[in-house]
Amino acid sequence: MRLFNRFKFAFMGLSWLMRKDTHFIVHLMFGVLAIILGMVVDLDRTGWLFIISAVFLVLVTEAFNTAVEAAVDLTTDKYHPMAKAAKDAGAAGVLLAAFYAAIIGLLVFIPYLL
Ligand SMILES: Nc1ncnc2c1ncn2[C@@H]1O[C@H](COP(=O)(O)OP(=O)(O)OP(=O)(O)O)[C@@H](O)[C@H]1O
Repeated sequence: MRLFNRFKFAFMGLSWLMRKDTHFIVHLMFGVLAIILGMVVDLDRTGWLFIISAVFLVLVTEAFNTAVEAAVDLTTDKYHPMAKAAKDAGAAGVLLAAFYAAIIGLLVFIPYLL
């Protein structure tokens, strides 16, 4: 039952992200595009491993960033340097994941597209 609840709450979180978090939806759309492109060019196994890992890494970091933002907003609605540090660090995590995904996308797809 506890295991079932953990899944239930996790899916509620996923549903919330897909309804309310525009950034998550944009990342999800880029991920779906990358997967469609992978099917079009018929990626090999290694290509799929990197592309799917990059897509999930971006989605996971965005989910945690949204969680950090929500927790910070719950703690204070006033300016606080630690609130800024927490939110900026969360945003940096997403940025790093997005850079990683862009580099992987270029390295994997360019040889197929040339
Ligand atoms: N309470 C706060 N104290 C200090 N700085 C804050 C605070 N809230 C937000 N900031 C600063 O403003 C930036 C943007 O915060 P905001 O809450 O608008 O998040 P966001 O990245 O625009 O995400 P979203 O659009 O999903 O709300 C933060 O990265 C941080 O630098």
